Amino acid sequence: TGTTRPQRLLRAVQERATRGDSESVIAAIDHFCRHQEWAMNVGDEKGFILDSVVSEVSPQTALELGTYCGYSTVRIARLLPPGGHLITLEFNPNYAAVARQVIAWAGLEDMVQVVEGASGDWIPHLREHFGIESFDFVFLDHWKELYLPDIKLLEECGLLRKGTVLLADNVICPGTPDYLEYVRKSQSYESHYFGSHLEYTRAEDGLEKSVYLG
Ligand SMILES: Cc1cc(C(=O)N2CCN(C)CC2)sc1-c1cc(O)c2nc[nH]c(=O)c2c1
Ligand SMILES: [Mg+2]
Repeated sequence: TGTTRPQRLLRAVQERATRGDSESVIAAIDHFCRHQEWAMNVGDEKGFILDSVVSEVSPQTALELGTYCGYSTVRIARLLPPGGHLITLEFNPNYAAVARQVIAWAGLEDMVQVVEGASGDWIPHLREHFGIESFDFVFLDHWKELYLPDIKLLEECGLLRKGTVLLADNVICPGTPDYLEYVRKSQSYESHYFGSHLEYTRAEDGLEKSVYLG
């Protein structure tokens, strides 16, 4: 028994960050992952790229696939415009439970909905369940094998519109070769690779930004 890594990460947030201060929550998680235990958050280096894309899109409706402990959820939600809303899907109930508390500690619970379950099961029901017409922004950070099937499902469900921006983590490490090939070859996407490093390490990784052209 004992605690899990997400529970230890949450405790670090509650001990080091100021309630309602999202910047201090982000800093506390980065400190924990650099000095205590590595964890699979997008991290500060790729997080800076994520911030710039979110700020550029300024989404009213945003979707995150893969919440984990809520680090990127907080990074995205803190930059949403007034009225903006983020839905984040998480398969693992233990991760979701920790993420809800991290998001609440940052004071962003009113702009975020953490939804538990498999992305493939939920995507066809997002419109009816949450009244979503389409997404302005999608962050893919769940499981490398699901990136491609899930964007095809988003296309089929009409949840992408001309100009929707997709941003995918880990396209080099662990790597999503089938997804990369698809978005880079498809006439329906305009893709760009942002080189960076695997969170908290010197290993190569990066983010792929793909604009849906309809
Ligand atoms: C679990 C894991 C291990 C990695 C690695 O190469 N390691 C060597 C170096 N040491 C230090 C860490 C471990 S990379 C990675 C990972 C990273 C993400 O950002 C992920 N995002 C979403 N979903 C994932 O499954 C996901 C996995
Ligand atoms: Mg990742």
